[in-house]
Amino acid sequence: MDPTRAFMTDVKRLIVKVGTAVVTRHDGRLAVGRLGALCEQLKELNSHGYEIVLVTSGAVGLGRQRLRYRKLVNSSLADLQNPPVELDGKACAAVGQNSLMALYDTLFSQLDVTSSQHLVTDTDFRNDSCRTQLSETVKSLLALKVIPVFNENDAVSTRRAPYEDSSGIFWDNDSLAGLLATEVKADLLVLLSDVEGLYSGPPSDPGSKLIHTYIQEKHQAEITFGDKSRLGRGGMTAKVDAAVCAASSGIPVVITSGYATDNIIKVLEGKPVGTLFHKDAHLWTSVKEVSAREMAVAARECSRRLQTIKSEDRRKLLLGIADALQANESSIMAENAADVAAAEAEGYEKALISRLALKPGKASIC
Ligand SMILES: Nc1ncnc2c1ncn2[C@@H]1O[C@H](COP(=O)(O)OP(=O)(O)O)[C@@H](O)[C@H]1O
Ligand SMILES: N[C@@H](CCC(=O)OP(=O)(O)O)C(=O)O
Repeated sequence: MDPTRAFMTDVKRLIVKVGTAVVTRHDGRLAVGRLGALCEQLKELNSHGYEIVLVTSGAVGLGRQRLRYRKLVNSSLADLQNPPVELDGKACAAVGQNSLMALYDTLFSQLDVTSSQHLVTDTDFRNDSCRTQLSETVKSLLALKVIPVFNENDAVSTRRAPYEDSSGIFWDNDSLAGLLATEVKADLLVLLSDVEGLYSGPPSDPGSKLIHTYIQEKHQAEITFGDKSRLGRGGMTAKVDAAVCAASSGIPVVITSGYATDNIIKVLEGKPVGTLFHKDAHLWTSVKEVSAREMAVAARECSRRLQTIKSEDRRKLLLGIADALQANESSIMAENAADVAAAEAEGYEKALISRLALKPGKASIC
């Protein structure tokens, strides 16, 4: 288990969002194998007592593929020589949602899982009583071990284009998933796409590196974004916005690939897959990123601060943790050890404990 992901053992309620890039293949058809693996993982988690809400994209992409195909088989040669008419996204969504839910229903039924369908728009979240009703319904379904499946109701949504409407409550399924996570007080949000996680630059650039833990202060200005996938709506920028927003309200988020057959399970096991967004992330970094000089300064400052802790037991415990952190090269240390050591003793204590997933009284380190 990655020490920064030790909190995963406490996760019970999670939101999983799959993007169009996962749901559809390159030819626009349903990615049946990937959705099968997704449903199998959700089944396993469901039977182990996890409460899961699924947010799925893909209706527009699938509908577009279905309508194009129908046009092709019904067209004369003359029609085909004309430039293709752009298909209306709302019509595509209405057609595609059918196929999408039919597949989820088949897969979940085969796995003895009951699912429900929820198509929502901004309006459902604007009205307080609708909003309350929506989360109450979801909570009742979760108590019955049902997996609610959400998508935006594109066919009736009046928004012109993502990000154009500043009065929007959500803009795409990434922000919808973030919104639902706060509404139902989820413990974790997992955003699945066609890349391993957030990279320092477009994933196709050889120099781009996967970011293990997103630290706003460090990464916000550094990261560059490339194109989104063929059919995705908001692209990686939308995922990062949604993840930062959810993390700041206390819900950890992992962006990872929905192409692997077991990534959700790995995330919940605390394996270091994808990119983690966590409200305490600015306190973390790898020891390797901190120079020896900084470590020495940090260690001195750290000991000084720890002396101010009144309780002898707690002081001993924290000194033990600090020693272990310095001795163990692979441990996770503060984002900027010097800064953290200079923080208030109480804050440092919290950071150390959460980093090592040690709860007071549960520690075995000293
Ligand atoms: N810095 C970046 N890190 C990771 N992915 C990025 C980055 N910049 C652009 N992308 C692109 O974002 C895409 C995923 O976003 P999107 O197309 O919205 O997917 P989805 O349909 O799964 O929601 C990837 O295909 C990837 O190429
Ligand atoms: N509601 C749309 C998905 C919109 C969306 O957010 O797409 P994506 O960026 O691929 O998650 C659909 O079902 O096609």
